[in-house]
Amino acid sequence: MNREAGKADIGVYGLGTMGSALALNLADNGFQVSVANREADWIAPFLTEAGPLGERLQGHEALADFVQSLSRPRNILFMIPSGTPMDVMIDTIKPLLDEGDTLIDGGNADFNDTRARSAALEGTGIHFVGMGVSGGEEGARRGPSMMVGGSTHSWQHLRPMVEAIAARHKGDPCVAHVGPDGAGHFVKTVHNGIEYADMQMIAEIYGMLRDGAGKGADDIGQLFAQWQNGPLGSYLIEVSAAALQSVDRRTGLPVVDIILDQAGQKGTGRWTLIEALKMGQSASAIEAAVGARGWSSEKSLRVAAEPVLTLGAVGGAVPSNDTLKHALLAGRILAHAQGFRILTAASTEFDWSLDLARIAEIWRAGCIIRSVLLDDFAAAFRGDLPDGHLILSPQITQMLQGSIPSLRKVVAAGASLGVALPALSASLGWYDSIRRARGTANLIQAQRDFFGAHGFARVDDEGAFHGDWNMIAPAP
Ligand SMILES: NC(=O)C1=CN([C@@H]2O[C@H](COP(=O)(O)OP(=O)(O)OC[C@H]3O[C@@H](n4cnc5c(N)ncnc54)[C@H](OP(=O)(O)O)[C@@H]3O)[C@@H](O)[C@H]2O)C=CC1
Ligand SMILES: O=C(CO)[C@H](O)[C@H](O)COP(=O)(O)O
Repeated sequence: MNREAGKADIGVYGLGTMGSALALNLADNGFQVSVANREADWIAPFLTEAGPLGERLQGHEALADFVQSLSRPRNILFMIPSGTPMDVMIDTIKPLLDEGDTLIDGGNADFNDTRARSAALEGTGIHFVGMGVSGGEEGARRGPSMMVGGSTHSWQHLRPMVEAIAARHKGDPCVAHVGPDGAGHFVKTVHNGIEYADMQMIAEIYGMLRDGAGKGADDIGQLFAQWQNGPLGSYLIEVSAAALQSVDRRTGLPVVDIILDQAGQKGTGRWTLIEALKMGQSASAIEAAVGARGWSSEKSLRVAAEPVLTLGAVGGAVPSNDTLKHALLAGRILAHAQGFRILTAASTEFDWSLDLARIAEIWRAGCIIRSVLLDDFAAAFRGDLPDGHLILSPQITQMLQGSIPSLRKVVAAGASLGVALPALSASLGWYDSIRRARGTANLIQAQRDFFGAHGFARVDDEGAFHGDWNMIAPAP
């Protein structure tokens, strides 16, 4: 990289959890980094805590000084909340920039906003990058997975830095220029949608073991830890196992037992779903996961309902640990397949030419959904995939053949025992829908034509038809 003398390679604005960690990661990899923050008081403590890395860091309280400290063309990474704060920052910093400079939004932004921001900056000479960053604080500090959307110009300048700080899978940096404008944020949004589904399905298996089998958190955590060494090996199983085995110092109880059962959400799961639905895609496992977080927040309703809605279980046995493991594997495969279908649809809709194999590859390390399965998915996409459908890859169908029977047993047991398994059930429902060459939508079309004259297509002729609905029962 050609850096102007005395200037920094990149500016990081926003010294919260993610911004601080990324700034340190960049400095650790030999880059000169300028930092700034809305509350300037945070800058000095950050530089002090950086220790020896402080030599490669410079802090600036005034935005103009921060901008002036950067080598041109400038790269400025924002790690701030999405939405209005980003718009305000763009408006404020724009007059201080020169042609060729790049603004990078590394937060979890709605890709529609990213597209709008890119379009608004078009013709100004200033480039806008929407970059999805995954891996949480530890990932940001030691190696995140990054999904970059924006111009080739920006990618050329950013590439050496993001490749240096990214997580690596067998030496391959987990970062890619996935497409223009909002592509990076869209891919990160779908990553989070899959994350929601995976987290929910793990929680459902936990529910089966806790509420169906009466097992304690520590036992379940130990079981999950065993699953880590197999096809379920993943960051989310690892953290779930560790969380379940952690003990609250105040009470001596498992930490999970003292946590209120109301899940938060900041929007990415919901956005995945909204965009999927807009494109006519099924994302049933993700929808169930978003819905489950919503229902979890209705605590008072659930407390009131428990003594009233007593028709819960009709009996039955909790399936074996092995069956639960394979059910989770099937659910995970199906949720990923849904996520990749959304990416395929978006690629067509927005003309992005998304490289699904590369996306699977950059999710193999650093990000929250990293798992051994992603290596299989990447290989499947690199191989001979019928029409790009992950679920039809011979390797994946073989895995499903071994695990779908377990998913059926677990979903059936959940229904019988009264244990809620919305995401696992939804993934099975999707599997059973798409594996039928002739589904039941013929009756939906009949109903639509019957009451609304909407017409239908025939299996034996071309064109649009109306039914001869000649069996209307006489009014009573
Ligand atoms: N935490 C995570 O695991 C991940 C977070 N993200 C995304 O990264 C972004 C940052 O998240 P995170 O670091 O966790 O958040 P934090 O809350 O830790 O930090 C937020 C930062 O944004 C600044 N900020 C807040 N409001 C404004 C504003 N109106 N104008 C300018 N700056 C503002 C804060 O400055 P001040 O100190 O002055 O308040 C602070 O520097 C978010 O978009 C988040 O969705 C992405 C991946 C993972
Ligand atoms: O992007 C992330 C991980 O990939 C963030 O941790 C994000 O906050 C997770 O979403 P939510 O807060 O809605 O659970």
